[in-house]
Order: sequence, then C-alpha cells, then structure tokens
Amino acid sequence: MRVFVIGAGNMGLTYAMGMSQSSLLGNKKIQIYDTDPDKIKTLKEEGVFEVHTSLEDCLGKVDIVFIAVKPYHSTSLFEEMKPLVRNEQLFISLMAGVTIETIQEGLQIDKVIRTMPNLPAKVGKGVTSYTESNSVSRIELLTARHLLDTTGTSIHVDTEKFIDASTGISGSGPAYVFYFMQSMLEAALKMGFSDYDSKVLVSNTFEGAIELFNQSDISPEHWIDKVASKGGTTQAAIDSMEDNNVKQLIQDAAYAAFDRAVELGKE
Ligand SMILES: NC(=O)C1=CN([C@@H]2O[C@H](COP(=O)(O)OP(=O)(O)OC[C@H]3O[C@@H](n4cnc5c(N)ncnc54)[C@H](O)[C@@H]3O)[C@@H](O)[C@H]2O)C=CC1
Ligand SMILES: O=C(O)[C@@H]1CCC=N1
Repeated sequence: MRVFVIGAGNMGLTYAMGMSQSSLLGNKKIQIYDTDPDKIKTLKEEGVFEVHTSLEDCLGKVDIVFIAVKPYHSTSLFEEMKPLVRNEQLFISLMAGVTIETIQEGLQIDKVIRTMPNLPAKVGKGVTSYTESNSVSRIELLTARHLLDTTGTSIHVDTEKFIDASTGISGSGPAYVFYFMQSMLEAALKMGFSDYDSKVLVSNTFEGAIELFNQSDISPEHWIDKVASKGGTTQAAIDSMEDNNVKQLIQDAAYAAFDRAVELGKE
C-alpha cells in the first residue's frame, strides 16, 4: 500500500513516523511532501521517508493521501491537487474545521475520512476521532483505523459534529492541560522553588494523578474527595476554584474551540 502525507509539520510528520511501523506498507516507505525547502532538505538527509518536491511525480500513484496542512492552506492546495487525483483514492484529512463536503468539492473526489488527532500522537499516546463519507468502504475504514492507531488510539464518530466537538476536547485539549501545568509551575516558582524542583513537583503530580485515574473506575470528582480532608488544604484550593467558577470557565473554553472548528468549516 502506498501512503502519501502532504504537510510535514507537527501532525504530518507524527503520523508519517507512526505509520512507518505499519505492516500494511509492506516494504514501501511513507511518501511525504512539503512546500518548505528547509524541511525537505532535512527529511532527505534523514532518509526515513520517500521525499517529494512536487505533487506531479507521485500524487496520482498512491492509494491513500493524508492531508496535514493548516486549514487556511487547503484551498490553494486543493487547486494544485485536483488535476492529479483519482476518484479511487482515499483522502484522510487531519485539518481542523475543513468539512468532508469541502474536501470532496475541492478535489472532485468521493472518498474522504475526516479526523481530529492530537499532539500526544508524537509519543504514541494520541487520540484520534474519525468519520467518513458514504462512499468509503468498510475495509477502507478498517485500514484507516489501523493507520491512525499507529499513533495511539482512535474513536469512530457518526457525524462531523463530533469531529468539531472532539476538537474542543481532545484536539485542543493538550493545550488546556499545558495551561494548567504552566499555572502550577508559575505558582511553584513564586513560592520559591527552583526551576528544576518546580518541574519535578508539577510533572509528577500530573503523571501520578493520570495514572491513578487510568488504573481505576473512580471519577475525578471522587478522586478529589480522596485528596481533600474536611477543612483541609485541598478543600481550600477547590473552594477557591469553585468560587471563581473555574469549572465553567474551562467548559466555556472547550466550547470556544468547538465553535471555532465549526466556524473554520464555513470560512
Ligand atoms: N498541532 C496540533 O496539535 C493539531 C493540529 N491539527 C491539524 O493538523 C494540521 C496541521 O497542523 P500542524 O501540523 O500543527 O501544522 P504545521 O504548521 O506544523 O505543519 C503544516 C505543514 O504544512 C506545510 N504546507 C503548507 N502549505 C503546504 C502545501 N500547499 N503543500 C504541502 N505542504 C504545505 C508547511 O510547510 C508545514 O510544514 C492543521 O490543519 C491542524 O488543524 C489537528 C489536531 C491537533
Ligand atoms: O489549534 C488548532 O486549530 C489545531 C486544531 C486542534 C489543535 N490544534
């Protein structure tokens, strides 16, 4: 199977690396293309992928095309791709907001899988939601799932609304976690800890909490109860967050990302 990735950025490279491990490729390398000459040069030197400097020599010959450019580059990219693509090919988009219909119309093709990945895919801990156009067969869907799972885990959703919604939860979500971490790091520094000690305190707190959560069926709310003693320190912190409506603010932020994904689809 010949797999081609367009856009060798955070996501494109991450998926290309993950998919390189897939048995579905046989002995073929992942093919990759980017418009940035510096990236092309580095990728050629590394020799992991079959690197292309134009679409003409390869796009028509591959089976699956991953599109991993920024949404605002999609219109011009589609113009360039359109004369070179075939309707039997499967297109898998990683782009936030860009709808299946836009991709079908832009490329004049039928088979599209729209996904929403996230950055922990870089370390094999990504989560990708995906949905497909009507003409994608069951076997193509299974193949796509296998490829997506090379970077972590995936969930199938029935409609594109859930792709936009998962953008607000898992796609943008790592940034919310980093925001929380940054806030805790800044608090630790203000309290007088060194950079190193602040990082150890914060990263181990996150890692330990996630591990506890993953190893049980207990909800985060109940875990909070296990940390908080009546009238104690944790309760003081949670009361402060509740008084400041932090939970609602986080939910508002997730909805802002969801709404922005829907908006991007209309631009
Ligand atoms: N970074 C993230 O955490 C997530 C990103 N996404 C989506 O993934 C897509 C890519 O995002 P990133 O990888 O973060 O962006 P990036 O900026 O790291 O990578 C985009 C790459 O596309 C290349 N490019 C631009 N125009 C091109 C063209 N016409 N042909 C070929 N290559 C072209 C750029 O040179 C760049 O290397 C976006 O659509 C974004 O919505 C989705 C979920 C998470
Ligand atoms: O911020 C963005 O638009 C992309 C989509 C989800 C994460 N990064």
